[in-house]
Amino acid sequence: MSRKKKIVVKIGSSLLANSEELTLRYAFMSGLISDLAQLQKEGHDIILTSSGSVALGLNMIGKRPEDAGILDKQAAAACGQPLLMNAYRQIASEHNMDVAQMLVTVEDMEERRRFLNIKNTMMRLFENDIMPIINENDSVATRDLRVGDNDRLSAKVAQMVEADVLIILTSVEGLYDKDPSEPDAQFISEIEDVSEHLESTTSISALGSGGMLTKMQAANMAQNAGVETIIAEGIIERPISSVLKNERRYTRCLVTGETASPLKIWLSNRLQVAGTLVVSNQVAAAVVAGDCGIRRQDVISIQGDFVKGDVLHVYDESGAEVARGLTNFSSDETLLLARHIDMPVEDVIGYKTKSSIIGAENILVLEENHLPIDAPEEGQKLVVPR
Ligand SMILES: Nc1ncnc2c1ncn2[C@@H]1O[C@H](COP(=O)(O)OP(=O)(O)O)[C@@H](O)[C@H]1O
Ligand SMILES: N[C@@H](CCC(=O)OP(=O)(O)O)C(=O)O
Repeated sequence: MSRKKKIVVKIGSSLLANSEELTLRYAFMSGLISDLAQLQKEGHDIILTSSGSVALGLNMIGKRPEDAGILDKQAAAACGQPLLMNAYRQIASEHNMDVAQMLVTVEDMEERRRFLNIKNTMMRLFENDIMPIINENDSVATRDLRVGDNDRLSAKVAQMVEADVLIILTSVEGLYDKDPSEPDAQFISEIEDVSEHLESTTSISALGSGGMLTKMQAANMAQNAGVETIIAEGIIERPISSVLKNERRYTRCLVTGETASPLKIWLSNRLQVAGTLVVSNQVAAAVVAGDCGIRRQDVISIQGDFVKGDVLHVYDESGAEVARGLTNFSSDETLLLARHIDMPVEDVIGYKTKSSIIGAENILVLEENHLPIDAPEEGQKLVVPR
């Protein structure tokens, strides 16, 4: 490998923990770290997104994976995370490698300033040759506000650091056209449009949380961000360098088309909705055609209690999501502005500022390859109350 690469590696619970005893698979971890340490010595920046805290913590709270509820899992994560990091730190030190822990929530990744702060921290760790090990902060994340699986978290991380490749290691060799337990399942070695494969995946392993579906969603997010994703089996010697040197089979999700700007990529890969705007079908068509912003007279209704800088999802009247963008106003201000379109902005909200709700420079038009989010049904506030 000649060029220095930024490589994001994701390790699933089924690789790190033994499914019966729920104990650490030390030999796997040791082989992985030895491989990563060598790649780091060759000059590559590596980020590890590691699952395993819940699986490794369950024994302490006396639960089996199949009986554990959400609170049990949150408590287990609090117990298992230090075990996981302790093992990583100890093994990494045997390879003269430094590691650091970063626990994040979906809110951290989807609030622009926190996102940039995490990115800056990671860049500083790279400058010091320290490998960040990332996991979702399961003990604090609420049911509604969690990524829920580290596949999509790793895609967000790959997008954040503008990685060259995202490698998801798991318990199977890659994607099959159907559940690999079925005898006629065919292996798929290369995927151009990931969104075509979202349906082929159902079952998950005993400890996994999203199965192949969340891996495909992650690959879709990475693909939109211009990052190639590789899904490969983990229990193998030199699990990462054997992929990079093309020594075995795996599924490669190619990057196709042009890559958008980092802001637009960040807008495309979202899991939560801060607020929504509904616009007429005519306005929606204009937004799709021309990358124009949303003016206050365009707004038919709003949902959610959002603040300036939040991401709004824009729907047409039939409920199809057409665009996403950063709002210049809070929900209260947006409603007031839309209800008083004949008054100057500063007379309505008390200070002078831009007049568009979402500026054209801060809007992303959704294309077919972007995964849409279903419009929330509750709490719609109409601009012209009925
Ligand atoms: N179409 C498919 N191709 C490959 N694996 C699949 C497919 N459908 C379901 N699976 C299952 O997904 C599992 C991997 O996902 P998961 O258990 O969540 O792993 P991890 O813990 O690594 O995230 C495999 O055990 C496999 O049986
Ligand atoms: N944050 C959780 C991981 C959840 C998860 O994505 O698990 P997996 O599907 O095994 O990668 C944990 O550390 O246990």
